[in-house]
Amino acid sequence: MNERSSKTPLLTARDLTLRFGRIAALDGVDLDIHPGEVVAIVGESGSGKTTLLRVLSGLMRPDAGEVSYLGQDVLGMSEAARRRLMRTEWGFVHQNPRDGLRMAVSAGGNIGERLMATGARHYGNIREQASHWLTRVEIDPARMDEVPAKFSGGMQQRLQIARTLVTLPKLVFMDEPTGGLDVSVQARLLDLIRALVADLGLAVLIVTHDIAAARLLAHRMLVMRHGVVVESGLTDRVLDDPQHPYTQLLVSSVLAA
Ligand SMILES: Nc1ncnc2c1ncn2[C@@H]1O[C@H](COP(=O)(O)OP(=O)(O)OP(=O)(O)O)[C@@H](O)[C@H]1O
Repeated sequence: MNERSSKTPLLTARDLTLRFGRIAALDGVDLDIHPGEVVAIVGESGSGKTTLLRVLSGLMRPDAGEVSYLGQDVLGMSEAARRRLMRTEWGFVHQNPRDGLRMAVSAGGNIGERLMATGARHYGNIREQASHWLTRVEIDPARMDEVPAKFSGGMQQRLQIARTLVTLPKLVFMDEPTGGLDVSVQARLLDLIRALVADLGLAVLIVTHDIAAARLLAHRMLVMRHGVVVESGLTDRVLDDPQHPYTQLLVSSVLAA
């Protein structure tokens, strides 16, 4: 048992079930994530990964099951309480930066706005923090007053990460954060995410199609198929010694590519 698994989990989910008509998007999913742990959710398109992330973060209600964050019932929480968590202790990095940024607001404003939502008021301090976070995500702070629409896709994604991390969340949900970017841009972004996550001791639940990204970032992996977690375990174990035939297929198709 590693050090992480001996601590109280941050987030637990039990027996999550959600159907869309005849499709079981989630079918009896259990999950725990501990402080500082990175867990990747992998699986083919339509396997239920995004639905799981949305249910865990309280964006979508399951038909049945339980989600608990530090002992609080996430599904029973008021919308105001869930939004408060999302502005402070939780973060969500969307695949499309437009879903996580305000495109008409300056880069510094995007970061400052989230800080202000946690009570920061001092203009000088907010600008200083924005400058610090732009630097951490490798954006020249001299571009603080530009709107994100002027940035490349990779920069927009790095800005979304800065905006998310400025409140030092405990738990960050990431939905295909490198999807849709050029391969070289993806590699740089993955390195940046890995460094920030380790440095800040963040717990991250990351949905990805990309097995190599999961290998690089995640301590543990969940493999989903048709709404079911068919295999889970330490990343190296799952990828080097996959037990379920579907995981074996997934791993061999990456090796053959
Ligand atoms: N709002 C919805 N209405 C109807 N069906 C839905 C809805 N959202 C998801 N589904 C279906 O539920 C299943 C799981 O979808 P989900 O988006 O969670 O999969 P995914 O693994 O994230 O796929 P992708 O990698 O393509 O994003 C799919 O069959 C999808 O078509």
